[in-house]
Amino acid sequence: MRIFLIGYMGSGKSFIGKRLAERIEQKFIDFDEEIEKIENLSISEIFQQKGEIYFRKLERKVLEQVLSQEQNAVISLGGGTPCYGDNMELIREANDAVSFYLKLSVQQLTERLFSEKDERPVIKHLQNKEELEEFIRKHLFERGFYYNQADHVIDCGGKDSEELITEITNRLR
Ligand SMILES: Nc1ncnc2c1ncn2[C@@H]1O[C@H](COP(=O)(O)OP(=O)(O)OP(=O)(O)O)[C@@H](O)[C@H]1O
Ligand SMILES: O=C(O)C1=C[C@@H](O)[C@@H](O)[C@H](O)C1
Ligand SMILES: [Mg+2]
Repeated sequence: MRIFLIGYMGSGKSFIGKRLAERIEQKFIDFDEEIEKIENLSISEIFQQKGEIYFRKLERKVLEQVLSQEQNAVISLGGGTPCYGDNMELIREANDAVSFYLKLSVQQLTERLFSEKDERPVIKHLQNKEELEEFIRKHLFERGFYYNQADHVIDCGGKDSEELITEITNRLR
């Protein structure tokens, strides 16, 4: 089975995905890491040197590759992956696949991302916590349309990785 983790930046896709994959003894694929390997550049450098459109095309290519080549894996998508082109349709229609939206509130995401925003090109220009929160509020409103198409919505607020892995594995049964 292909298990897709989707959600906003900072929702824990990479952090939970890696631990979930270890727990259920499946391969782990992180989209951002795959893209960094292909380009031999960090995500920030790709945005800076090649632009966001180039990055989104690469993301789509990785999605097509993963869907055609990986039958069993935990797959952490990029925060924007489901929100471009018909990516979310591909994910929803994939055979033997299940998707989980790792959901956090605007406030929870703001707290988490404030200390980590410089590694994330989409939010690194925001000056302070208030601006970050305002940006996330609008952005999440737009992206929620896609994220909410996941098969399962997991409320991640205040839960550690153990609790979240238990919740996800219970839903897989
Ligand atoms: N359940 C949790 N409890 C506490 N902290 C968490 C939890 N899940 C993730 N974190 C922390 O939140 C931060 C963001 O997590 P992570 O990098 O996995 O997000 P992401 O969804 O992969 O974001 P991006 O889309 O930008 O790659 C990390 O510092 C991580 O350690
Ligand atoms: O939400 C987004 O648009 C992004 C999220 C990250 O996972 C990276 O894919 C990149 O920083 C863009
Ligand atoms: Mg990540």
